[in-house]
Amino acid sequence: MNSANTNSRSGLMQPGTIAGKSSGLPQPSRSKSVTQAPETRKTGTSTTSRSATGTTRVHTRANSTSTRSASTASRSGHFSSTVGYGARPPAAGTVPRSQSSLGTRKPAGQSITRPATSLDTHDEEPAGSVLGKRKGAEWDQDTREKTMEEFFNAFVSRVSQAGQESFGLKETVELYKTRVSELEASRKEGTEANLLLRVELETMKSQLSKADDALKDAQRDHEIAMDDIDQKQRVETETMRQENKKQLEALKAQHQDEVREITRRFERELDDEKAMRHREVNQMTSQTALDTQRTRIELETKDREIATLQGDLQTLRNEMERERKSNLDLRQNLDTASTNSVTLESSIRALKARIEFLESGREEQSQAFEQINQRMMDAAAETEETKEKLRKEETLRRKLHNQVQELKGNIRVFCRVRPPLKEESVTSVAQIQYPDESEDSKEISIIGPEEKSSLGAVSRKNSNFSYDRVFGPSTQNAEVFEEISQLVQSALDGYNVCIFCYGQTGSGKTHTMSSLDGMIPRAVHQIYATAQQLEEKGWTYTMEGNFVEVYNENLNDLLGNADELDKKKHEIRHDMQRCKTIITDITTVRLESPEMVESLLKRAAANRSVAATKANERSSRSHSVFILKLIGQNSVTGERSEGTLNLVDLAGSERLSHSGATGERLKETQNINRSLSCLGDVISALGQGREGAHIPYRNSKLTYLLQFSLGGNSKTLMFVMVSPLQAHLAETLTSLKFATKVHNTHIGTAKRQARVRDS
Ligand SMILES: Nc1ncnc2c1ncn2[C@@H]1O[C@H](COP(=O)(O)OP(=O)(O)OP(=O)(O)O)[C@@H](O)[C@H]1O
Repeated sequence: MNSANTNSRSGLMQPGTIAGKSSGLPQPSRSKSVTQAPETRKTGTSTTSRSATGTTRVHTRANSTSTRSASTASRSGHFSSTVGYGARPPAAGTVPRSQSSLGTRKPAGQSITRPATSLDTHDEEPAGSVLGKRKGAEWDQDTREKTMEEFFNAFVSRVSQAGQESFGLKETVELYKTRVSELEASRKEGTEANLLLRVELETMKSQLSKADDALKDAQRDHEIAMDDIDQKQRVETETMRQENKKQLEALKAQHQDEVREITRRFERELDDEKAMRHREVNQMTSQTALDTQRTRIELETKDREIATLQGDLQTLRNEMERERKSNLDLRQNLDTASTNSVTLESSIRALKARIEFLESGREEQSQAFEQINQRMMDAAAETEETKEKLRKEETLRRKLHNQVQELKGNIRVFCRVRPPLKEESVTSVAQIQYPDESEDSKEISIIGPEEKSSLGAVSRKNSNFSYDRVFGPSTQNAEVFEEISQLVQSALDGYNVCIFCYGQTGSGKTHTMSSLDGMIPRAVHQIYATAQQLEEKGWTYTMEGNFVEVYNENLNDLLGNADELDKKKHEIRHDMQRCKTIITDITTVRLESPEMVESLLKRAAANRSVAATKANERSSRSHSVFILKLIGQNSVTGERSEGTLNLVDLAGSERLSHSGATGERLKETQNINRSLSCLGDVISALGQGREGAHIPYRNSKLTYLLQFSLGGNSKTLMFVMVSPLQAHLAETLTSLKFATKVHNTHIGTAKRQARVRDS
């Protein structure tokens, strides 16, 4: 059964099996079924029409064969497809190829006769076969049986042959099967390898695609990064451009500010310069006018002056006589000394010649030498004696001078009345009289305004004052200076001297003190002239100047920077041991020549005008102090002197009630009044002369500054300046009363009694 099944599956029949079966089967039906099958396949329709029964059987067989053939075909198809896939069976020459139902090829030179199968087309069927005959014209039963017999025999032989062939084929099939299984295995391996390779390929592909993706990502990242960098750079460039632009604009603005500032400064300086020049022109104009006026007044007063001078001349003559006598004595001494000196020199020369001549005689020589030596020593002693005498004379002169000054009083008061100015009408001038004008010129009378009594009587109140000297309106600065020149000499001699100008605004203080021919320039000129004369007597002087201002109880440096006025703080310090005053941060100018004082005065005036808010206001509202330190050194005697000359131009003394001041002006006025009142208090305290008594120097900046120049061994002179105007009468009287108070003060050894007469 198995082999039958296998054959049935393969479509091939074992020879034995087929023979056995053939014996059991009726031959006609067997022949029918065998012969019918190809026909059915070829001409199915025509067979059916010949016999219905036979047709049905044939159909069954045909179907069964068809099933087998289909199965074989399916197997052969599978084989063919398996072998055909790549692993071909051994060459046709060595292994006989099995004849499949689908085989259409006939291997060339094949030795085994191929069995006829139901599926064969029988192309090589002999011409004399039954089938060939069927196509023939004659057809009978016997022939037919015979033919069938033959055919059957042939068939049997063929079947046996086919059985043999089948065996060979079976082996071949087995071989093929083994081969097929090998091929199958190798195919499986190949497939697996292929699969692996495919997997690998897929992996590689996926890796490649990943790498591709990664590359793309990297490229994208790179592009993004590049874009970012580009963006950043653009932003940075933009920021830098903006910053640069800002900086440029700032620099431009700064530059413009600077240019504006410089322009402003230049304009300011130009304005200042213009103002200064304008002031100078005005000053020069007024100076010229003054000079003209002065010349006229000078001419008018010439005769009067001559008369006064004649009197003075007489006094001077007497003094001169005394001086001449002492000078004569000194000259005689000097002449004697000079003569002696000349004689000695000629003697020395003669003796030198004689020494040479007398070289041989040793004794005479030594005697002569001794004589000469003696003479020389005598002459030197005599010269020294003369010099000593001269020095003593100078010391004596200083002592006498000081005594004279002391006798005159260590505090003196001069009164000066200025002339009416051009613009002031004659009617506005007050009545002022000078009772002793032709004698001592020490008195002044102020005739008050007309007053009506209750009874209707008209009267005038006269106020009389007496001082050390009264100068009328015609007096010039030169004449005033003559009176104070001896005080300047005291400063050179080592005393502290203080000269004040007191009076209301416009009364002539600045004119007296600081004008170009005022007391300050004159004092400096005199000091230079005297210092030069004293050089012969061994004195050398150095002069240092400060110019300060006391404004609203603040100290300002008038020789310093104008911008620092009222801003920079200066302190006053006293060296109580050496009686010296030091001002911190002050400009000290060494006066090398008398001409320098002019530039100093101009500098101070310019500084004051910068600080002024209205013309002339500053000088009226502050006290100015010109401090001249005179340090003398005598190289012969070793003497040393240190004197200070203080020239003070006080602020306007008008009373608060009269000034009607408010605000800043009120403060200024209060400060001025307070400091002037302090000055009065200090002088008054000094006048009481009590040893160790408290002197209120500290109550004001001015008195504190002048502490060592007020009182003690110092000499003080106060000018009370008077305006000639009727409108200023009340202030004039107040000033004169204050001056009287000062005049009545006794400082030092001299004591005087001033007279104040009211009528
Ligand atoms: N003796 C004089 N001879 C001629 N002119 C004078 C005399 N005294 C003063 N003057 C003139 O009077 C005017 C006022 O004088 P000055 O400025 O000296 O007064 P002052 O008291 O210093 O005023 P202030 O307190 O305002 O500084 C000036 O024009 C000045 O030239």
